[in-house]
Amino acid sequence: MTNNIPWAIVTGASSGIGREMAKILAQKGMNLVIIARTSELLVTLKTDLESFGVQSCVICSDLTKVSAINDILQVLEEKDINPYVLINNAGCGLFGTFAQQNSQEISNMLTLNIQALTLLTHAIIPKIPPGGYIMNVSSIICFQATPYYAAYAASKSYVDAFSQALQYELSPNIHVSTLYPGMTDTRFFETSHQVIKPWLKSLMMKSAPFVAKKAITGMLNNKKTMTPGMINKISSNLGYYMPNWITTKLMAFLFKNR
Ligand SMILES: NC(=O)c1ccc[n+]([C@@H]2O[C@H](COP(=O)([O-])OP(=O)(O)OC[C@H]3O[C@@H](n4cnc5c(N)ncnc54)[C@H](OP(=O)(O)O)[C@@H]3O)[C@@H](O)[C@H]2O)c1
Ligand SMILES: C[C@H](O)[C@H](N)C(=O)O
Repeated sequence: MTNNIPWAIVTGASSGIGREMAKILAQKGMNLVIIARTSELLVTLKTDLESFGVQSCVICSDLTKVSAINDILQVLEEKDINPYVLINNAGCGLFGTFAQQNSQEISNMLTLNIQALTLLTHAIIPKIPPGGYIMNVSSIICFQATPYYAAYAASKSYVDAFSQALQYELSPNIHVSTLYPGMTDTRFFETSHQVIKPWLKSLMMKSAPFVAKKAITGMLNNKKTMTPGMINKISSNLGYYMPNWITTKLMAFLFKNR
């Protein structure tokens, strides 16, 4: 840690929830390693972060590329950064009927949401000191089969299971938290090509700053799970109240574009 100020790594920091989480961590006095593909957005974020008096390190990296993890490790080595926090936030969705989706887009999504998160975590764990934190970003739709987000929701089910197991293995040295956002007002929907039903948006949509604040507060309070928003807490437990065939039909109703 440079002059004893802890460093936090946030992937997917160029926009949305990750950008807001990075800003909150900077306000709390942490240095930031911010990772994404869009350099212009990372550079403006760097300026914002450093206005809080902390250092920041921009790593422009496409996490779906094989070399990404080693490239990140090389930068950390060069700058002598041993992160105290790792937030695996980078992720994307793919909306639509699975059989009609583009196989390369499916592959990229699964590589980002599953492989990159897993391998980056594996590479960074040895660098996190006792008392450090890992947060993995899943989703409230990880808890049940979700037609029209079939592969995406399943990738978030992986994150849920992986993160919960890691929480057990790394406790009490490293605190592992899992974030389950519900619908959040970010670029996610532009990227996933989902058109949201207006009534669903007004009922469910939360802001990225709201989700980020709940996420960071929960993580630093050693919470194992964070599900921002009461409606999301209720809906993420649907599986306890109803059989799978009902929850799957319900999710299809919520997501199918009429
Ligand atoms: N928004 C929601 O409703 C919602 C709900 C539940 C869970 N989530 C999860 O929340 C996380 C953050 O998403 P968001 O809602 O904040 O959406 P977002 O605004 O689209 O942010 C996604 C971030 O990931 C980065 N990213 C995408 N592909 C990448 C790649 N190949 N390599 C490196 N970085 C990449 C993006 O930056 P670049 O494009 O610059 O690379 C961006 O910074 C995701 O894991 C998402 O699945 C979102
Ligand atoms: C798909 C759902 O609306 C939410 N954006 C999610 O990522 O889980």
